[in-house]
Amino acid sequence: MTIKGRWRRFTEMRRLLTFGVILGWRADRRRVASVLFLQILQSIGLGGMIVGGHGVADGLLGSAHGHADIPRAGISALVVMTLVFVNSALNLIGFIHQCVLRAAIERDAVERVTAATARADLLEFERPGFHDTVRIALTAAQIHAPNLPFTVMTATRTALTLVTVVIALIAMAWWLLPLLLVAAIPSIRVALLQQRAHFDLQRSLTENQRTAGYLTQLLTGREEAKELRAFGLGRTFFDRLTACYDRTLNAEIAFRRRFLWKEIRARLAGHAMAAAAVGGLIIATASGVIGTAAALTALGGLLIGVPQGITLTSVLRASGDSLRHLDALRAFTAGVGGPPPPPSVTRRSFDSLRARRLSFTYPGADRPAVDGVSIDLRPGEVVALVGENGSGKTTLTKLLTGLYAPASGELLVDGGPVSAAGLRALSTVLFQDYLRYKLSVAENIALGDPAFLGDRGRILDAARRAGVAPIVANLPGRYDALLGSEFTGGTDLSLGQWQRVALARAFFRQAPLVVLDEPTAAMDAHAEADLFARMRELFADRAVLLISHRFSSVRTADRIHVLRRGKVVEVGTHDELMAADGTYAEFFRLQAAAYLDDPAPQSRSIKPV
Ligand SMILES: Nc1ncnc2c1ncn2[C@@H]1O[C@H](COP(=O)(O)OP(=O)(O)OP(=O)(O)O)[C@@H](O)[C@H]1O
Repeated sequence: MTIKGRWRRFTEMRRLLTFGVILGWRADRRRVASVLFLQILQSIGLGGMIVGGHGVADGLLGSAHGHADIPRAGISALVVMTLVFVNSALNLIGFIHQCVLRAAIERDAVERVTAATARADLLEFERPGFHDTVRIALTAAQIHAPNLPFTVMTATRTALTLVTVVIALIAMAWWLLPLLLVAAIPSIRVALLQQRAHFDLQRSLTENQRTAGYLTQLLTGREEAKELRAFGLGRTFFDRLTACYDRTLNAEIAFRRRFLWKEIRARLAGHAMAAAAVGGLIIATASGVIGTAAALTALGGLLIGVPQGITLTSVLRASGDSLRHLDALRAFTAGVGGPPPPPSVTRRSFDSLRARRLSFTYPGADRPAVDGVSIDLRPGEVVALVGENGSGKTTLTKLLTGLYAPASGELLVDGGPVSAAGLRALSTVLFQDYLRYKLSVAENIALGDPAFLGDRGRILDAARRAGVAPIVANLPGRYDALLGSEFTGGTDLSLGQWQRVALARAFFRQAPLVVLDEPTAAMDAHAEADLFARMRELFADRAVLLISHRFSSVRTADRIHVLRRGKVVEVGTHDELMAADGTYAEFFRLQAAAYLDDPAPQSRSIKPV
């Protein structure tokens, strides 16, 4: 490596170490200072032990007066023993501080990663590389950052110990030093080589590890348990999980093998130098260049110094890996203050939302999911989207609510351009695959607008409108009932009941644009009929965008847009579209026939699956 390259690596290491220290400092600065202070005290204690050891050797060998000085040896031994005890006590206190610091750093670092993830663009979640980055940053936050104090402290203690040994050696036999420094070089080189290679290996295995995490969730999750049993999938996923772990294990074994011989050679070279140093010491003592007591103390220093040197290279090897993880953490969380503020509804009304020639393509897809769509939404109107599976309905709603940015086209509110955040702040959505929060009923509803989490009156009102009140009446704890039976005291709802709770969440958010994606898919006939009968009353002065495969639900809409392969192919009222006798009319008749005694008319466009 060139000098420039070495310098760059050095500055990179320094920058990352600073970042590590900042993480610790932010988490608990007093504890960081205490731990550092304790390390310094321990190193001073070690210096005292070497001096005391010299005193013991001197006293026993009688180097000063020609005869043994037992009181001196005894007092020195007492000093050494006291220092050993004090150092072990300081070590224990330091360890306790470090354990607490570890938990505090993990909390801070995980907060940084989750905040950065929460702020990420929704589209990022469609990219596998983003999930790899999050995984690496999380590993850094949960393992490498919390271990950093231990790594830094071990490195500091080892380095300080080495400095102490070096000082002692300078006093006893200075010429040993160059020998020992040269001895350390091969091991340090191999350690540096290994640290970068190991991080690269881990990065290449990240997707495999994410797959292992997913399979573990399938094998252990509550929601997955029934299907695994019904289809007898336990063995299949178990074998796949084993295969994932085998891949990781084999890669790790191959990596370790690759470096084993390099490391043994480096250690052999280092130990040969250390042996040469001991030989030199014996020769120097025999030829009277140094005294026996000084030689014994230098030997003691060597015995302490060599293992410390080995520890330092191990720390270097492990810390390099950690530092690269921390680099990924730093890059991912750079400039992120905290989680995004909730997009509270800032606008209670609008006159028109117009989308013009909107297009959007998912990353990696070869055709647009939405292709040149124009649509108008106005308060007091219900606009419906229909179309076969995959025709782009859900994607279009994500563009209209600011969750995805269109690749082209424009979105105008009251004639002016509107930002993604602006769209989010004026809309409420009931997704087709809404979330079932393992929280209380009240929270499940109020999460529609977290700024009003404790607003009971509003919760009750949204629950009543969505038909949740009769469900809650039968729950222990009523609105405080915990949903999700994997938690203590938790209970569960049927799918249709969950959908009403999700609908209540959409109601709770008092936004002027309401998007309902298959809002009654799991509801019984009564609940569905009731919702559509009351739709206009429930959303009197709001604009409603409704997606439904049930044509009976959309026939009363003010306008119906029929989508096919991302394009709007028909627009009109139910009567207009029936009169046009196109795709809509065909779909409608097909469904209606299922409720009549007549056989279904032949479909022109739907192919059997
Ligand atoms: N995350 C994604 N990445 C890549 N392609 C996607 C993604 N989500 C959807 N698509 C594709 O985009 C197209 C439109 O999907 P979209 O979910 O908008 O359809 P939809 O009309 O809502 O379908 P459905 O009636 O089944 O809910 C489909 O071809 C689908 O395969």
